[in-house]
Amino acid sequence: MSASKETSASKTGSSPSMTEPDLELNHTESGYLANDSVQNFSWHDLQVRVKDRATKAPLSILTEAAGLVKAGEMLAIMGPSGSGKTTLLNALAHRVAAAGATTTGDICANGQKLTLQLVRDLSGYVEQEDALIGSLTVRETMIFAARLALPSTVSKQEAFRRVDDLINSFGLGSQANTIVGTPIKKGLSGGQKKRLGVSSRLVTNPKILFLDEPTSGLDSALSLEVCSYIKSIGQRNNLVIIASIHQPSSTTFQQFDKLCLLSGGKTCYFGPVAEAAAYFGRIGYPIPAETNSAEFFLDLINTDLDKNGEIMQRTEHVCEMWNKSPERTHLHESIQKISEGSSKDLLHYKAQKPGVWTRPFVLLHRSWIKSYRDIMAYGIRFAMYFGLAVLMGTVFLRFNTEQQYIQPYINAIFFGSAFMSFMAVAYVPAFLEDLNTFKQERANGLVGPLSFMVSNFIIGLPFLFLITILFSVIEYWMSNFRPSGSGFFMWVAWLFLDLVAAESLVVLVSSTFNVFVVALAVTAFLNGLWMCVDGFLVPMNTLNVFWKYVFHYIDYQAYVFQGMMVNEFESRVYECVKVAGGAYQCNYPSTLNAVGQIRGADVLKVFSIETGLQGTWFGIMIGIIAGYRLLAYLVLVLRK
Ligand SMILES: Nc1ncnc2c1ncn2[C@@H]1O[C@H](COP(=O)(O)OP(=O)(O)OP(=O)(O)O)[C@@H](O)[C@H]1O
Repeated sequence: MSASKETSASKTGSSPSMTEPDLELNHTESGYLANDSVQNFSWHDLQVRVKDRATKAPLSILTEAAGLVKAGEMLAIMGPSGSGKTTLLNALAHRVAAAGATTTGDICANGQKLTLQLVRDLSGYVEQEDALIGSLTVRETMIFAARLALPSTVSKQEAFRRVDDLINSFGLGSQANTIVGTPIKKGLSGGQKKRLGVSSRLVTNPKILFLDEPTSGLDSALSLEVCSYIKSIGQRNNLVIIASIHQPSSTTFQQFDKLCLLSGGKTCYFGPVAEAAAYFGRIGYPIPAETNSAEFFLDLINTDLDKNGEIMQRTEHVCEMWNKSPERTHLHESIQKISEGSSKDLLHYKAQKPGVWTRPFVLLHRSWIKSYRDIMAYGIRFAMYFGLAVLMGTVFLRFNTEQQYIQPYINAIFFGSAFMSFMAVAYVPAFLEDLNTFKQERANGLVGPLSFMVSNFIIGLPFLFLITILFSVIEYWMSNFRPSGSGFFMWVAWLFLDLVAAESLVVLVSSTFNVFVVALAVTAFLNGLWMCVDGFLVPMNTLNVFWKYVFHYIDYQAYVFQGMMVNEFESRVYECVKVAGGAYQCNYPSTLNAVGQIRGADVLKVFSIETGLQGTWFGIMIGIIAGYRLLAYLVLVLRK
């Protein structure tokens, strides 16, 4: 279906049947997607237990679940809110089913028990909120997904062919060069984003596709459209498709082959959608004429709507009837038969993957495009640092070597470096967006923490260097810091290391606390702390021992402050004020006071800053940066 068709459907709110997508229009040669490995996917005795939040006692949130989906079939996991849909979907995909949950039971493909690695190799998982990168176009999103997943044996032409093929299959041909959309620049509609999310997983060639509420946030026409595309491609390629779904319209519901109906973690029905109405009629709950069957099933067991215990009783009855039903017995027999049969061996199945170096390069390329296109990543920071440079250059304007400028010079060094570090918080949202994409790609077995961390570090360097140059060219010369090439380049080096360290801190904090407001607050707090103990507000010889020995020596801002101070003061001489009688009034004690001057090196002594240690400080800065990055990497490794 074309974009215009989608838009008009959603605008007019026309009935789903009127907007039935004409999938034949999009028929493409996606033969490479064809699944001839997984013949069926089944599970039985599946239990998920948690520690009850309130009572701390063990609690089953999924009980004795069993199911069987054959290749080419599409299963809907349905149930009222809190019934365990996501728990079941996650358990089947070998993901953490719920916080702190223990999962037991067998999950098999072709009757063979699956390992985590096998599930990752065989399946793709489309999250409810797919982490698409807003500044990439549809085609770029697909190409990067393909490059992250396809082995080098697939030629570039073939990869592009597959990408274009899937774009067309999902009716996104006319949006191929449209960006996904950022908060500043609008791109795809909600339905198009969902379709892109699904097709970017399909390009990785999964045999089993899990979808968490693929229609959430869409109206009924768009929901039908998304499900129809998925069904069409699944049927054509013999894929196993399992989706959790919330209140589908009747036509969307009819797209599914099988239904798994849950309530309170218990199964109320598992079987063909086409036979569900007859089953419920048989156990005493016939569907009234002209009723949306999906809605009827949900209302039947929705204990949230219970006023007098009636629905609870009914739900218990439905579950009981299911447990006694011949359909359930038949399901268990079928699962048993498959495990005893001689299906295709999957134990030695291994997905072909790209070479070791391909993934970091692909990530680097993708981050590069994002960095220069996405104003949120670096654009806003460029503008902010430019503004700060002009502000500082005009406030700390044209200083000279008269002694009244010594303190303002020191203030400019402190404020410039500390404020620049502080403003690195502007990177938090862009990093969290990348982290979200990483988490989903990692869960799909596409990217590891090392590739992510290395590419993130490398891609930041040229932008941070440009920011440093932009700020320094304006501020250094307007304020009239030590006017020499070497002075300028040393300043640039310190500021660059300062920004790299500040950004590394953002990476560490945001990797640890994935919530925007928390990451922002913690980074701001830490930078405030580093400012307090860097040796400017309280000179090192005055700073109390706790702050000095616990924090000062690991404070990256302290080394930047000292490095810039030495750069400015070590070789400069300042003039005292001449007073009556030919004497001088000097603000800083110095061996040159007698001749009306102050040696810059003597100013450094007031702050207990030693000279000749710049090399060591450079080394420590690099160590701090490496430490932040290494810790961030470890956080990601531990957070499997
Ligand atoms: N530690 C816990 N203690 C008590 N209940 C828990 C705990 N962890 C999960 N649950 C419950 O397990 C149930 C299953 O949650 P799940 O997210 O799978 O439901 P869902 O059907 O996907 O809901 P929704 O449609 O609202 O997303 C919920 O009722 C949830 O409150």
